[in-house]
Amino acid sequence: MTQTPGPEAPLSPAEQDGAFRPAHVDPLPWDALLSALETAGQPARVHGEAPAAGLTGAALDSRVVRPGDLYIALPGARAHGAAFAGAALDAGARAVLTDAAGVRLLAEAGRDAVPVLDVESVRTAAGVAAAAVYGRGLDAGPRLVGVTGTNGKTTTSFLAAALLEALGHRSGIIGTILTRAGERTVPSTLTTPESTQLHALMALMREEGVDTTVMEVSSHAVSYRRIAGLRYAVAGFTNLTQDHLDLHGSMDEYFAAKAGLFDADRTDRAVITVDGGEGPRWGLAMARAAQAPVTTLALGPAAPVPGALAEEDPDFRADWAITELTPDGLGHRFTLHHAASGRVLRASVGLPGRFNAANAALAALLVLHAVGEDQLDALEAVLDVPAGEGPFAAAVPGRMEVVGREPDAVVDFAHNPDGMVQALTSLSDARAAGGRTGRTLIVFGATGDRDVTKRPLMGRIAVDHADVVIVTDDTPHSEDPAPIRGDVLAGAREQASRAAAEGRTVLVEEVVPRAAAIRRAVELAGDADGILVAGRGHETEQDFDGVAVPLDDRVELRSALAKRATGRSQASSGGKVDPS
Ligand SMILES: CC(=O)N[C@H]1[C@@H](OP(=O)(O)OP(=O)(O)OC[C@H]2O[C@@H](n3ccc(=O)[nH]c3=O)[C@H](O)[C@@H]2O)O[C@H](CO)[C@@H](O)[C@@H]1O[C@H](C)C(=O)N[C@@H](C)C(=O)N[C@H](CCC(=O)O)C(=O)O
Ligand SMILES: Nc1ncnc2c1ncn2[C@@H]1O[C@H](COP(=O)(O)OP(=O)(O)OP(=O)(O)O)[C@@H](O)[C@H]1O
Repeated sequence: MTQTPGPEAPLSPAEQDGAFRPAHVDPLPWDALLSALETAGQPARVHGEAPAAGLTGAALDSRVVRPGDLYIALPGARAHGAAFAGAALDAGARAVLTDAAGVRLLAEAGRDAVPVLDVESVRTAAGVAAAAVYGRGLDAGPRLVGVTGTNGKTTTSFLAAALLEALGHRSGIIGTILTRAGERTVPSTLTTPESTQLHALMALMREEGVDTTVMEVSSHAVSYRRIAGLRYAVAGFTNLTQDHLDLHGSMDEYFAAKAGLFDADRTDRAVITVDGGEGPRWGLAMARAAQAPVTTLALGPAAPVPGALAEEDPDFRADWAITELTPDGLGHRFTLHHAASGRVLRASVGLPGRFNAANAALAALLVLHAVGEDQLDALEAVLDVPAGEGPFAAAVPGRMEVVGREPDAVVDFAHNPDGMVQALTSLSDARAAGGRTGRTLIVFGATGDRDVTKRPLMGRIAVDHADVVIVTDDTPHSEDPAPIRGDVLAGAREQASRAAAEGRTVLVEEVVPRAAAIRRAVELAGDADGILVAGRGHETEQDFDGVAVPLDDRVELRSALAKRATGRSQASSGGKVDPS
């Protein structure tokens, strides 16, 4: 299995914003900015004189402003960006784009002598302005492939980029783990960066000769209009299950945010997985809601809820369907069938879990539509290979990453209810296929400052699918970690009592810090058992109220397993340490 290179050390916001910027920007004349805003339906009222020189960048955070930038002052949930306009101007911003409230704040602060543009929707205008500054006409490239859905965006993006490379394209990636422009890789802090950074990245990708970029699109990115001014050649949908209700309030609102990616003025084509997640309800609804031309994908034997599509809509016929799925090594071989032509596409995916066959099928169809449907033969030539070979053999950092065997030890990024169900069931399925019948142990926690309703649910799911449940901290952000664990434990203990009443014993423990919880799982596990450490995946730090605590689940798990192996060999050699 080829290992995708992992990200380097985290960068500061200014370093990261800087890493996204192109080497060269032709200064944008003031009038050109005004006419771009006008054309996009965001005409600006102008306060003050035009700046003496053109604009060479755009930023919506004062802390990342560079000389020559347009500072975009957004109305935020906690503050109005105009409150930081002074700092932005001191850092060299040449002009400010804001709304009427921002104009008032600038006047109150006595900073209204600078050129200020006042628009109706600052977030929409931010994307338009950044597109103009960084010189992206609609056809300027790179070609964009978007991926959205609750789970599977990162994996699908990595697989699609690997397939593009195998077909001879120069690919870019924008997503949760990293941003890659050709050979240049930068670790990410957001799944989808701000609009100013996205347009800078498009220019950087052009400089790096990237022809196609695969980009994760979070629901935050659609709601906060981070994707304003971008147009996708094709956009894909994986699934929708509970998450981010703190931002969206309800599943209907969450669905509506995701559906925004499939508007006719946003993407040329939509590829919709109709039966991912907890069944076909949201996938079918997405296929119907999409305004762009739709290609549908039915997961068939790779669907998490078998037969649910036929139950939901017996008349539905997908354009493409997974018709065969067979275990192959740790991964699967699958066959994709095209209903209209009868053509089949055979492929092999190395990542464990049926859901990774679903991600791979979506990645194949996204690439097919991006490069042209006449490329089907070329696609099949690189995908129809033995397990462990080809572009879909690529490992994705922290996604079902196998860290050890005996016990099987896997690190995964599952951090919401459906992700946990999928990760736990695929671990036991893969182990059962290999004849391993031991217990399942899980170590996990829930994130602070995010959807609180999923916490007890995750506790219940852990008990339903594991024999030993160790609850610890995920990343608490500004919250007190103990009550977060309390919420998860409440769900876990309640479900453990129910399980006990039915004669199934599940051990539930609370262990902190997270490294100790991982060591505890290794201590409790037998050789035939399986350990899943869920929630943090590729992450290398936990955030405790602004204090970054270094922790990499993969490193901790590997080291606990190595100590256990050393302890055993010492015990079997009568306590003597092998000097080699
Ligand atoms: C909770 C949330 O999503 N907040 C977003 C929101 O911030 P906000 O409204 O609270 O902003 P604020 O603090 O009131 O500040 C207002 C403005 O002043 C600016 N400011 C603030 C302070 C300062 O010193 N200087 C300055 O210029 C801020 O950059 C902002 O533009 O608007 C900001 C500008 O667009 C976003 O950067 C910010 O995303 C923060 C960074 C964030 O962490 N978002 C996460 C939750 C997120 O977007 N996650 C999704 C994926 C999630 C997933 O799938 O798991 C993602 O795409 O990464
Ligand atoms: N198609 C899928 N269906 C359900 N669960 C999945 C799927 N793909 C991945 N997962 C689970 O979700 C976790 C996150 O996967 P991945 O990072 O690919 O998704 P994501 O959408 O990018 O998540 P995030 O936006 O939170 O980074 C995986 O570690 C795995 O447990």
